Amino acid sequence: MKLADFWAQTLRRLHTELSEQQFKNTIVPLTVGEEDGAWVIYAKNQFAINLLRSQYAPKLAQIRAEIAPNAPELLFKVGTGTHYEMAAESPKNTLSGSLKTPQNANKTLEIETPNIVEDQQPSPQTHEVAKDVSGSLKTPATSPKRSAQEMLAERMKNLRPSKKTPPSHEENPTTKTKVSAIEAAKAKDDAAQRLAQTNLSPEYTFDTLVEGKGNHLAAAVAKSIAEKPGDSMYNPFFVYGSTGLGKTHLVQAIGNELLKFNPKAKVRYMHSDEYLKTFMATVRNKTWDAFKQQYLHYNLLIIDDIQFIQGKDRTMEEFFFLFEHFHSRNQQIILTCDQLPSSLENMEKRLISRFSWGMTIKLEPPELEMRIDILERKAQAAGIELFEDAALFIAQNVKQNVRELEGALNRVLARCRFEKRSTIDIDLATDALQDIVASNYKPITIELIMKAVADYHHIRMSDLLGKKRTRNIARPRQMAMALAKELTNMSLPAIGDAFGGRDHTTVMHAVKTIAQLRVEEPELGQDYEKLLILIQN
Ligand SMILES: Nc1ncnc2c1ncn2[C@@H]1O[C@H](COP(=O)(O)OP(=O)(O)OP(=O)(O)O)[C@@H](O)[C@H]1O
Repeated sequence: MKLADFWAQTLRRLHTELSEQQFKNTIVPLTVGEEDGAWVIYAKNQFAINLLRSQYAPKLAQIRAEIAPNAPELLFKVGTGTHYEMAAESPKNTLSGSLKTPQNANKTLEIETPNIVEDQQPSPQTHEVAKDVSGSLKTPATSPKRSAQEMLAERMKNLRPSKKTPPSHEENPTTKTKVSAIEAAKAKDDAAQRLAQTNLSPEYTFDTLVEGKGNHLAAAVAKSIAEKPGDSMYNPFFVYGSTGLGKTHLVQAIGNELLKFNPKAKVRYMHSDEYLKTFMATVRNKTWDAFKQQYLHYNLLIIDDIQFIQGKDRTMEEFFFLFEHFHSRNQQIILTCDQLPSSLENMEKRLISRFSWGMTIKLEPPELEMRIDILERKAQAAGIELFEDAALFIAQNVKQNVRELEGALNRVLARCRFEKRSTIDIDLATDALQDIVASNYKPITIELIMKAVADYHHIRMSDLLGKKRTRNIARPRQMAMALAKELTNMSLPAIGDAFGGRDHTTVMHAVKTIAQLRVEEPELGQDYEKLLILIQN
């Protein structure tokens, strides 16, 4: 098969399998060409290449294996090759793909498309919850010794099908018509007033909380608590993790969700600073009754950053009694903290032990997919289209926490608005975040590649340079050589030199072997892709 035919068919496949936006922004700009017997897919910059490798390489490899199993190796490079354009879709759902090349603009290739079927898979979030849940349901429901995780799993099965479904009486048109405009306005005012008393931010909801590996379990527990606060299994709910990972958002979402279904619930969110200040004022003014009145009647009390009461003896003591009061009456208490209870060195021991009575969960930094998801959701909320390669670029450069990610996106959004644009592409993102990129820039050296490969395969770097030819050493060595060829500008002899003075033909052989094995052995192919991403990040 010729490269032109392969690419035309590949475009057709991708057009049916990807979203319109992905196809238009990521695939259409690609060009192809041949170099030293290999087929090369060219993209305009390194980030587009990274995107191809991380998101599309397996699909491209699959298409190649299906339609051109004997085709040469497929490489990704920055550069420009031949651009093949697809003609518009014909009315009978047929793509009359006109393959226009600069040299051969009149050559037209007819391409038929299969019927386009909407992808109706469940959302990844729903799927992941279900997976966790079924994975942990090992004990029959009647067993008295179920773990918290198992009970959570069961609870999850009974969760409302959709957060967006309002209670049926709200949907009932008869009831609705009975509510006069004045009553409705009053109810709205009351609700707004009640919300103000809770101190909750209305935008911190489960709808706006993006879920990923880092917060999946915490979100499941949080939803469960919103449905049934005070359950001893989750009382207290202690959420900890580094700054900016979404602790406040998550715990406030519980309060907002509870109020959505039970507007009369007594909910209060406060930062531990506020608790401290109120307590000090109480001591000064001796207004103990008012203090107790203020706190003790809540169904749900959320205290953020509890670490700040450490070392304050009287506050801790009073908080101990508050805690006992809540816990013994099944009133829900939720605490956030920057560390595990047992690491709180200046916290009273009896408090530390009580913090662990219910459910303690750590929030982890968001993984790449979650960061991309957060960026896309926030850009969409701002009414701006964020191209995939731009999202990947931002997500790869801002990794630590969601607050910084938001900050970076806000800078890009500000530039976008300033330039009166409605879309963010990679060039705009790169330009707006130049300083972040410069501080993250790490050149890819052959040492970096060797270290990554050695760590990945649990061998020593010296093994890669040495003479051992056992398979567990020889394969990683060949892989490191192939990666060096792909990720650096080094010549074959220079790579050979760096690997203990080997000949350039050895490197060439390694590159060819790995290219072939990537097609024949999917596991090795995946290892290679993972290493590519690891090294570039
Ligand atoms: N999973 C998420 N989905 C959407 N937005 C998130 C998520 N996690 C965090 N955010 C957003 O990131 C910002 C910081 O989150 P938040 O204030 O909840 O972090 P935190 O862990 O409480 O930080 P700190 O410990 O510094 O108080 C908020 O604007 C929040 O909405």
